[in-house]
Formats: sequence, C-alpha cells, structure tokens
Amino acid sequence: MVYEILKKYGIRGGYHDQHFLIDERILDRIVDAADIQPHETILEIGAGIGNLTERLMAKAGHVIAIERDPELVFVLKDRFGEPDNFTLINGDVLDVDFPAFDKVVANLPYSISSEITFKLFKYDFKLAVLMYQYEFAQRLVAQANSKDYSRLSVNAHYFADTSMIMKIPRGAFSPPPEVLSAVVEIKPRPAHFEVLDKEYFLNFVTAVFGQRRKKMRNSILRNKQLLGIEDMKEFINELPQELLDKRPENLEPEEFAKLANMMFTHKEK
Ligand SMILES: C[S@@+](CC[C@H](N)C(=O)[O-])C[C@H]1O[C@@H](n2cnc3c(N)ncnc32)[C@H](O)[C@@H]1O
Repeated sequence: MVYEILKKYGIRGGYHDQHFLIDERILDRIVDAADIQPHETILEIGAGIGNLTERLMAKAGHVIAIERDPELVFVLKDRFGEPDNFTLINGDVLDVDFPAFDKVVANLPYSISSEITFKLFKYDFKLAVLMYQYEFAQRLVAQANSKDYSRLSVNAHYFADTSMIMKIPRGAFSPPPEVLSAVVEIKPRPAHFEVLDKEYFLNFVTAVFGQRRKKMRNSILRNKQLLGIEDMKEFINELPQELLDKRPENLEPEEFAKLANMMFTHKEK
C-alpha cells in the first residue's frame, strides 16, 4: 500500500512538486495504458517512492528511473536494491542525458512539464503515458480553433498523436495538489507535413503565439528581425494572404509550416 510506504519512510511531500499517487487503481490503469512488453525499456521521470516504478518493473525488461531528491533516492534504493533490470539515476531530469528507452511512463513534476515535454521530443521512443496538470494536458492535445490551442499544441501535433486518456481528481494524491490532473498518451510519428528547418518553424510558432490576439500579418511584421527577413514589408505580399488574415489560434499546424517554409527559403536566398 502506498500510504504504508510514505509512513514507513516518514515522507510527507508537498514541496518540490512532490504529490504521490496513492490511488492503486489509477496506478494500475496508467501502467495498463502503456501496454508494456517484457522486452521493453521504460523511462520513469520523478520516481518518488517507487509506487509506479514497482508496477513498471513487474512488466518491463528494464526500468530507468530518474529522481532528484536524495531522500527519495534512498527510499528507492532501500525498496528495490540494485537488480539488473533497474537503473536509478539520482539527478535533475533536465540535466540528465536519457539512455535509450522504448516508452516513458511518469507522474511528472508539474512545474517543469513544458521543459520535460520538449526534451522528450528530441528522443526516439514509441509511446509516452504521462500525468500532467489538467490545464497543461488540455493545451497539449488541443486542436486548432479552440481556446487551449497554443504553441505546445502545434509542436505536439508536429511530433506525435496525442490524446487525453484520464482525468484525475486531487484526492488521488498525497498530499493533494491544488490542481486537477490528467493522463495523456503521446505517440510519436513522422510529421504529416514538411518542415524545411525545425528550429525556424518552432521559433516562428513561439513568436506568433506570443501575441495570440493579433492577426498573423501584424505578428510577422513585428517579428521580422527574429525571422531574419529585413525586407518583410515587401516579402509579406508573397505569403498566402488568407493565412495572414487569421489569428494563430485559427491556423492548422501545416499552415504554420507552409508560412515558415516560405520565409525560411526567402531568408536563405
Ligand atoms: C508528482 S511526483 C510523482 C512521484 C511518484 N512517481 C508518484 O507517482 O507518486 C514528482 C516527482 O518528481 C521529482 N522531481 C521533481 N523535480 C525533479 C527534477 N527536476 N528531476 C527529477 N525528479 C524531479 C519529485 O521529487 C517527485 O518525486
């Protein structure tokens, strides 16, 4: 029982994003959603007291767990020892180079959700099943023309198919966080559309969502320096005018790509 582990080691949590999932049915459902096969290597970020870790170890060929807090690393070592199928990394997830993994399953530290998600997109993996703050999860899976559609949604659409699979109440955790949570499934796949320069595309999307109420035309003109196009005032007439009249929240990911590709090609001339 998760409560007993917390009690045994005198762990309270509540700071450093430490909210432990105590609802055993939800823990099981998260692991089921990952459909773990015996040959797979699973990455877990923020292993905490090992409540999810032990379930992952029961199914996977190998588990790599990352945990920053030395007190929790002590708990993990004490509980699991050093079996061959377990690698424990005591470090900050944002500093650690991830060893190769097939799937990532984690109840994430919410305050660095964005950084972790963008970091994961740089790796090759089959599936992610991740717990996020509910509002973050909504933005991650949002489609164009919805209020939650953001640079995060466009990036996620570029790298993967995403869906929200469970909404989790506060009471599933100890101590309960102030916010609702949700589990999201992320399935990486090749992009549905061509992007000539990934970094340029991502910077462009970030820049225009910085002014989400503005029409694309105004945002692009404003960001001419960042976009590297000095003669933007003239060049903008060559871009598809119907896209420039929209706001970023109304553009499909492939429409962002179309604009970014045209600007990138012009900049490189
Ligand atoms: C929401 S808790 C999840 C704990 C446990 N896996 C569970 O499901 O109950 C997040 C965990 O991430 C750890 N953590 C927070 N920031 C971290 C970081 N930058 N790098 C690695 N671990 C971190 C916390 O110590 C905590 O154990």
